Order: sequence, then structure tokens, then C-alpha cells
Amino acid sequence: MTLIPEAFDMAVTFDHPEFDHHEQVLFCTDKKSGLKAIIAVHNTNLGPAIGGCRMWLYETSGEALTDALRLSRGMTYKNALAGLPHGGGKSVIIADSHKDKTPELIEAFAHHVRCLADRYITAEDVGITSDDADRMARIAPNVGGTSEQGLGDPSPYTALGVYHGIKAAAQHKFGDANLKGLRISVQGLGNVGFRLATHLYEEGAILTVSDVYQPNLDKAIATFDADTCAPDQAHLVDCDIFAPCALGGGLNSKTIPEIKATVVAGAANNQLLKAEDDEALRHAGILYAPDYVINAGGVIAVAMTGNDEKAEAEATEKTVAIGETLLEIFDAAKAQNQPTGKIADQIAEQRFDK
Ligand SMILES: NC(=O)c1ccc[n+]([C@@H]2O[C@H](COP(=O)([O-])OP(=O)(O)OC[C@H]3O[C@@H](n4cnc5c(N)ncnc54)[C@H](O)[C@@H]3O)[C@@H](O)[C@H]2O)c1
Repeated sequence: MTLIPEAFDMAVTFDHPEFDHHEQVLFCTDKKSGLKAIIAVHNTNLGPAIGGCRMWLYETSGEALTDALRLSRGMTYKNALAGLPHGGGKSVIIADSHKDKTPELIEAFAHHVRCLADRYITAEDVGITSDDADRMARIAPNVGGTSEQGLGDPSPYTALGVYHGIKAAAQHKFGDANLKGLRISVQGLGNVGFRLATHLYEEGAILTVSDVYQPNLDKAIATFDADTCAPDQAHLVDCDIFAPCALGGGLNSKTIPEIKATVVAGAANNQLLKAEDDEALRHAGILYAPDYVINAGGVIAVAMTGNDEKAEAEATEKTVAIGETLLEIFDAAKAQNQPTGKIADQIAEQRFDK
């Protein structure tokens, strides 16, 4: 007798290729609001898991599970390397954030989050705004990045961390952390990319900017007196540093041989299309700042419970320290002749005791 219908599209969690001994995977529903969500708690060795909630209209439940498993694991590594007393988790709501989001749906999700009060802290991510986080926080105490109890929008901290990460990369590669006169290609000028470009411009870097969204591009050209290129040409720019701040997967077997910069350091999550692209970058003589290390400023801010000057100062200090962490990774990678992503993974695994 078989209990599983033939059309079942989702690998059983324990057999899923992305399953990595996740401590808990919760499937959450609410019939009234139409909520369908997955919360994945990957590892809590260092403390309660922290990681945002993504609202995305996945084509299948299997895709949503894949994302939840992969993203929550990534948060364990990110939080460990950021020196946070937190493990990794992530949640996904299967819905279109433009069409399906209702207060009832957000609240129904928050009730599920509350059940994990000691084990998982959620926050905003793609499709979830700080207003949504505030709404959740009225129901669940375990919501970060809210305006009342936290530092609000994490993007300024992410941008600050990427800026200091870029300076660390310049120090390692060019022997000088000063970015004045260096040409930097910034791909994606949204919440993080625009703020990053501001830091770079203020230090005297020469910018080439790109975005698929014309208003953001126009604003950047005017503000930074920047050159521009087509978004899919950003990696081809003859520059010192390429900073991907849009979507993931941009570093792959096609783009890596075409990259002119000798440093890749930007905010985008999941920049490497495949794990082996880490080594391909090293082989091409390109110094790569592992994405989850350089873009940890946002989660550092979300992990703060206060919203006063002390919390701001602490989050800023930890975010600036991302530069130091990257220097350690770059030095170890050079000494061991290994790709930077692999070294980052090893350090994280030691910290959370994999
Ligand atoms: N916001 C944070 O605090 C944070 C934290 C960690 C990581 N990240 C990552 O950083 C990246 C940027 O985040 P954000 O919050 O600025 O997002 P955002 O949506 O505000 O900005 C993304 C920008 O990229 C542009 N874009 C989309 N596709 C593009 C393409 N193919 N080429 C060029 N531009 C393109 C968009 O038009 C938009 O202006 C994402 O990968 C995100 O996952 C963000």
C-alpha cells in the first residue's frame, strides 16, 4: 500500500537535497487568511535562530521548502561569522506580496512565529516590509527589525558593512584601504546599493552604476555624477571593484571569465551560482568577499533589541568589524591557497560547532 500520491511534488524533508540536519521545519497554515508558510530552524547551537521572512509566490511547495532549507542554513553561517549569539533560521510565506498580502495573513503567520518564541526570531526580507514586521510584533515577541523595539530598516547597516568590506578587500588586494580614485561598478541601486554608492562616492571612488529600474538609475547618475552601463554588463566594466547589489547567481561559469575587476564585493545574497564558482574566482585571480560575510550588517542590526543610541552604536561597531573578519578570511585564504568562501565556511562551522 502506498500512502503518497503519485503527483506529490515535494521531497520528504529528511530526504530533501537541501536538508542539512535542520533542527525543526514547520509547515504553517491558516484556512481563513489563506496562509501557507514554512519556518525552518537550521541550528541553534549559538542561540535562538534569527533570519527574516520572505514572501514569494513559489510555483510549487517544493520550491518554497528548498528556499527555506537553503536560506536558514545560510543564516547559521552568516550569524556565526558576524559574531552574533544566534543560530540560523528563515521563513517563507507562499504568496504574492503585491496581491495576496493582508493584515490577517501577516497576523496568522505571527501566531505561528510566536510558538517558536525561544527558538526563532523573524524579521523582514523580500516581500516583507518593516510595517509588516511591526504588525507581527504586536502578536509575537520574537520579531526583529521593528521600529518600536529595534533599529528598524536594516539596509543602512548592510550598506555600511559592505562599504567596510570593500575597504578591507582593497587593503588586501591593492595594499591600501582608501578607495579614492578607484573605479567601482555598483549593480543594483536599491535600499542597499544606493546607500553603498553614497559611502563610496563620499570617499572619492569613481562609480559606474546600473539598475533595471530607471528611476533608481537616474537618481544615482545625478547624485554621484556616475557613468552607467546596462545591468547585464555590470561585470564587464573595466574597473577595480565589482559590487553586485541586485540579485543572486551573477557569479557563474559564463560571467567569471569576463569579469575585469580584481575584487568582487557586494551586498547581493547567493552571488555564486554554484559552489565551485568560489574556486573559479580564486583561479581567475579575483578576490571574492563571501556574500554572507560582507552583507551581515542587516542581521546585526535586526539582532539588536533596543532602539536607542547605545543599540545603534553597538550595531555600528559590530558592522564595521565585518572588515576585520574579511581581512582574516582573505589572509587565511591566501596562506592556504584556498578560495575565500571555503575559508569562511570553515570558520563559521568551527564557531557553531558543526
Ligand atoms: N536590505 C538588506 O538589509 C539586505 C541584507 C542582506 C542582503 N541583502 C541583499 O542585497 C541585495 C539588494 O537588497 P536591497 O534591499 O537593496 O533590495 P532592493 O530591492 O531595494 O534593491 C535591488 C535593486 O536591484 C535592482 N535590480 C533588480 N534586478 C537587477 C538586475 N538584473 N540588474 C541590475 N539591477 C537590478 C532593482 O531594480 C533594485 O533597484 C539583495 O540581493 C538582498 O538579498 C540585502
